[in-house]
Amino acid sequence: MIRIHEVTRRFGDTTALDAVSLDIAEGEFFALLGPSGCGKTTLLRVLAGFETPDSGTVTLDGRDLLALAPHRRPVNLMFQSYALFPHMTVERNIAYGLAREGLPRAEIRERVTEVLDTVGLTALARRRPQQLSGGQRQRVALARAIVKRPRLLLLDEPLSALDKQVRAEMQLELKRLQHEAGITFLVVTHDQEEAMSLADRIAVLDAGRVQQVDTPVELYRRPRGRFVAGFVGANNIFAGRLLASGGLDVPGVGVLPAAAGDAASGDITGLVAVRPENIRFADPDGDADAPLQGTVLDISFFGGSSRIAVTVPGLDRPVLLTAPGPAPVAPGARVALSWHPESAVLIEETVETTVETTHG
Ligand SMILES: Nc1ncnc2c1ncn2[C@@H]1O[C@H](COP(=O)(O)OP(=O)(O)OP(=O)(O)O)[C@@H](O)[C@H]1O
Repeated sequence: MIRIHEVTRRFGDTTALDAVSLDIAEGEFFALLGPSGCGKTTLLRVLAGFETPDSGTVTLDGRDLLALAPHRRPVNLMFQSYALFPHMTVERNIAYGLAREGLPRAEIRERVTEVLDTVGLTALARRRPQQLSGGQRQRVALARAIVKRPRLLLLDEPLSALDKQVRAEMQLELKRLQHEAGITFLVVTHDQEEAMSLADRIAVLDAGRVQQVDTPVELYRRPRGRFVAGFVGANNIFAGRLLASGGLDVPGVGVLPAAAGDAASGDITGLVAVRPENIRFADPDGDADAPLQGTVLDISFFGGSSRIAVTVPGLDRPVLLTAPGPAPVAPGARVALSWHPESAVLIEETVETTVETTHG
């Protein structure tokens, strides 16, 4: 439905968007995920019409979207701050955009009533924004955006103003609303858990470039490149040589478990990632066979699970692993670690530079 092709936007020396291309399908819940300053808001502003790209095209159903004035685009942007009118009731806040379009009063009333019901605000229709909780204000902002029936709804960090519990509720709510309203949603967030829980597909952005576009599960299972592997969930990244016979040879550490995979036809130099939940403690009596041995540095207890950081000689970062429930070890303990070879995922191949020494 929406096709973004090679969109570039520069501000002085900063390239906010660097040849960004994305296709978003009708009815999709799509997330743009990336750290602060990666260009997410700039892309939303381009789609809404508040920003003009230096180059590139955007089409909606094959028609040039960039040629349309902002108010003529079938696109609505819901701001981070919600931007509600403080002196108007909930009802009038929602009706405002429709009244401006000059719709007949009876139709406005009907659509507002319907949308109040959808977002569960019927009982609060006569209140003003300051008489509402953060979550309720968020619903008003959503109602106001949905009531105009845009083809595409852009949401900029929609849940960032809410506390953790309300956020979890609103995530469910957003998914339900998107489904019911049948509108394509494009949500911007820097929170990878939020993107994973909401979206059908996620585009990961870094420094104005699209790093990967995938479903949440694929993004987690098969991240491409160091950035995505480290940004989407925690990961342990090892640099070494993936051997054709299986195993990852890490200089100064030894050979770690890894399946030969693509390396079967010859060694590959690159980066390999292992998720913390896939690492286990090896049998302490069989220590000699465990590929990694180290000392427990720190333990964080989250209730359902614990994260354990282990210092390993030869690695510049501690290895992270998660264990269900409280950690079975204490800081300072000597431990041995292992994992199934299939848990080691090649995320990046690096071109080898061989230094030749001549003996003369
Ligand atoms: N009007 C502007 N003038 C100059 N630089 C800008 C302007 N708008 C954005 N930038 C720069 O472009 C880059 C991308 O900004 P953008 O707001 O799109 O990032 P973001 O991913 O939305 O970040 P955040 O999550 O912090 O909102 C940043 O380096 C920002 O400083």
